[in-house]
Amino acid sequence: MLRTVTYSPAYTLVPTYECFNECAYCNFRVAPGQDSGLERSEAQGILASLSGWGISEILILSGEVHPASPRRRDWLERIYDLAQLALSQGFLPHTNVGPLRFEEMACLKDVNVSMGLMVEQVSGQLLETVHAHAPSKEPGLRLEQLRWAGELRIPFTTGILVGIGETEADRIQSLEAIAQIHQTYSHIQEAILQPYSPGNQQTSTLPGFDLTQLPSLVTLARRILPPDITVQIPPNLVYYPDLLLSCLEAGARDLGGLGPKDEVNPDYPHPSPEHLQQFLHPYGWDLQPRLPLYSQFDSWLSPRLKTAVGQWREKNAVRV
Ligand SMILES: O=c1nc2n(C[C@H](O)[C@H](O)[C@H](O)CO)c3cc(O)ccc3cc-2c(=O)[nH]1
Ligand SMILES: C[C@H]1O[C@@H](n2cnc3c(N)ncnc32)[C@H](O)[C@@H]1O
Ligand code: MET
Ligand code: SF4
Repeated sequence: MLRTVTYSPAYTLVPTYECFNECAYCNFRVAPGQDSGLERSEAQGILASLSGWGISEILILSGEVHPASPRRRDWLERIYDLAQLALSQGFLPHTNVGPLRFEEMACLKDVNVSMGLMVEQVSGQLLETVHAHAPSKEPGLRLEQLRWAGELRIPFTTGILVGIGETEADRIQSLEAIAQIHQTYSHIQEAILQPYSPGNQQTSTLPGFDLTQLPSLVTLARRILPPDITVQIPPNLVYYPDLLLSCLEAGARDLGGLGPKDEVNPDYPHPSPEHLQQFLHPYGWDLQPRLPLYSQFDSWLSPRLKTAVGQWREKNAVRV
């Protein structure tokens, strides 16, 4: 009997790489003023070229403009526009652009089938190290985002970043915080266990998460998180085949968005779904595409989003 593991056929649009935070582990950001941003026409061209390839998710991932900046409004509008554009071309947007004001989140809900924000770690200690210049990584602020998403009934993706100087106790606390918020709202569809992976740009000299610890972290997460939250691991960052299999054995059931480029970790290309399926199948795993919205949340959507999702569900039903 085959066991199922899922992934989301995805393409990432980046409204801007500029970010007022300076997370020491980041390989994505450029300094404010250094990026003119993705133009609407450019995005339109990209989206047009994607149709027909089975890509369902448009992941909108961005650097951040300070909440008090006069440029914040434009920034949000651009994000909204991109999601709207993706939706109008039949794609399903998932936005993760850092912490938002309640009204900003409510506004983006209209054009996203799900949204996301990593907790990173709840330890305040990291505000003195990797997050010393990253006000958006204040743990209280991020947990509040998870609660707001719940209040707004937004299906949500979160997770923890590991290997950034946190302790085992910090990891447990972070996972417990996610589990606790989910208890109130039941809105978290998946939790990503993201191993910090060094690239060419980060300022941190940390060595990167010791991947041999990942299977036991999956076991820990599986023990702490309620069963309706799927555990996701990124296969491009877990590049040893044995370790990937051990993570699945330990309870990971999703491999996240797979596309031509991992914008966050550009030095670690995503494996192709075909290649992964070829490797996993002999070990009793069946790799299946999924949408950026887990089906138990379909009823939370506005009529417009429900129609967009419905079209994909039908298409997938015909495929199998
Ligand atoms: O390709 C990537 N996709 C990332 N994704 C995309 C994710 O794999 C999928 O978009 C979700 O599983 C929804 O389908 C994130 C989504 C979030 O909500 C929060 C964090 C991430 C982080 C990454 C990432 O580092 N690289
Ligand atoms: C979008 C998410 O990507 C993660 N992130 C940021 N930089 C790195 C890195 N070098 N390695 C792995 N994950 C990273 C953070 O958890 C962020 O919230
Ligand atoms: C490369 S990170 C992208 C999302 C956002 N800036 C965050 O850190 O939460
Ligand atoms: S991880 Fe996100 S918040 Fe931190 S510097 Fe990079 S883009 Fe900005």
